[in-house]
Amino acid sequence: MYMAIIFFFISLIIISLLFLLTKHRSHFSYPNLPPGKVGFPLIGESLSFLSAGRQGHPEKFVIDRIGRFSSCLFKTHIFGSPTAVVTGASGNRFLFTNENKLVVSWWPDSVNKIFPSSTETSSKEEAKKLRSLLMPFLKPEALRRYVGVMDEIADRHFQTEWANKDQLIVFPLTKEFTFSIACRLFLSMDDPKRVRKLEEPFKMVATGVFSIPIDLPGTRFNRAIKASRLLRREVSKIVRLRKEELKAGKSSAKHDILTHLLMSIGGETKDEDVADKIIGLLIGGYDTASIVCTFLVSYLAEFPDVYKRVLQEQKDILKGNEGKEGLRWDDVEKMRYSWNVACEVMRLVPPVPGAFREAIDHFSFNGCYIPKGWKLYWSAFATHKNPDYFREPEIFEPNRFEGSGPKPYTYVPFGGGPRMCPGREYARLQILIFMHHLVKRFKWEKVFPKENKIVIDPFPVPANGLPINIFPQS
Ligand code: HEM
Repeated sequence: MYMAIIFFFISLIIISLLFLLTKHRSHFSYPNLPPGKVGFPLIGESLSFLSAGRQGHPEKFVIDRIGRFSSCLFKTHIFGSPTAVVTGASGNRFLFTNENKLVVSWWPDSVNKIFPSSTETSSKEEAKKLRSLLMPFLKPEALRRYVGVMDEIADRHFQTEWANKDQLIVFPLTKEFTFSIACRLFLSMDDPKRVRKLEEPFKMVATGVFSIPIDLPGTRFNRAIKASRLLRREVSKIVRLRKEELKAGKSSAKHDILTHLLMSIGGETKDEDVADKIIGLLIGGYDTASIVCTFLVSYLAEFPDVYKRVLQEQKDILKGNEGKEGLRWDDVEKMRYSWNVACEVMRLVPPVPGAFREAIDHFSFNGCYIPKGWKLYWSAFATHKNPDYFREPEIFEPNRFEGSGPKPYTYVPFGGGPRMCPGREYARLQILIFMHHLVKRFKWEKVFPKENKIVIDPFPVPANGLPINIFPQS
């Protein structure tokens, strides 16, 4: 009897494995696919992909394979899907210009489970709708209005969190900075206690996004799902309150982005749907800009000459501003060298290392066949480290951005085409305002000068959060 049960289970396991193997092979049974390896069923090459990121070199996964297969396009199997990785300017151009024609945006299932709303923004109509609703808030006329608020928050932030300290860890602080600005501009939320309370679930969501999707108590993935539910509840409460204020005539369109959204989409939209849109925005801008601010602190510590030039530019702006309170839009427009420095930081450490698309039809690219349903991945890291586009790509050199700057599709920190980041100008503004306050007040050095380890988790962050010794500017 026991033998029969054991035999039954062994047969079941063998049949399941054979089924998985056949299914895995069937993904790759088409003629003329790109070169590449596909790994084991289910796992594919996901572990190599993730481990290259965890070791701080996500481009290694891509660059090693480009070398091995002598092709700028290769096949692999990651996050449970057959995937073609495209690289270089021609690959980026192909994906960005064929959005909604041959490909659409795609996220791994883990992301969609944590954020059911992200499936909405993946659809063509939802993404278009969100973009058109956001544009009035993110266009230059609106951004001009934010300079004063961002300047005021930066002033307060550096005063309370950085001044009078000898040593601090940069990354948590830059996150607090960008999150405070977003809470104020998107939700009119100013009370630091409430902001911190809302930030906690955001942290959990961010760390669970690309974790192994095992939904068991205690896993990162499970914590992220719970945190996203909590977020939805909290933001929905704020939405409800704002709807009531609007009904009572207590809010105007200029109040914040939430009010603007409510006035644009009408009061009938469910609170949860509005909350999802706001959360999508907060997520988009949460880690990204703070990563740039963090690595700016790191590179400015390593390159004193660059720091001096940035400081000089900011001092000149202050000189021209005598007698006036705070920064203005025109001042930010003058921060050309500072922005070149930020661009070089985003070249070496693109906050979004790359992103996925899904083929909505079968097509040929670079002489290879891409079947319908396959995923495609473009890599900012690999493009930015390509010596054909950037001479000595490992060297930090902000002057690369002088004049007309890099060639089209070779510099893609904000992506490209119809899904290009709608928050890029907003991000530019807060990064430059951060730099202004930082250099005008402080000098600093890294606690571990040789420690440059980056971990992709799921965004690139300094392994130890970047501890620094800090001194007031003389
Ligand atoms: C330095 C800062 C930032 C970087 C490097 C960045 C990068 C990116 C990239 C690469 C994409 C496109 C992903 C793809 O092709 O699938 C994207 C999309 C997006 N970003 Fe950003 N982002 C930044 C800041 C922001 C901010 C501050 C916001 C919000 C105010 C924001 C909101 C969004 C949204 C909503 C999308 C999705 C657009 C769509 O799907 O059509 N981002 N971002």
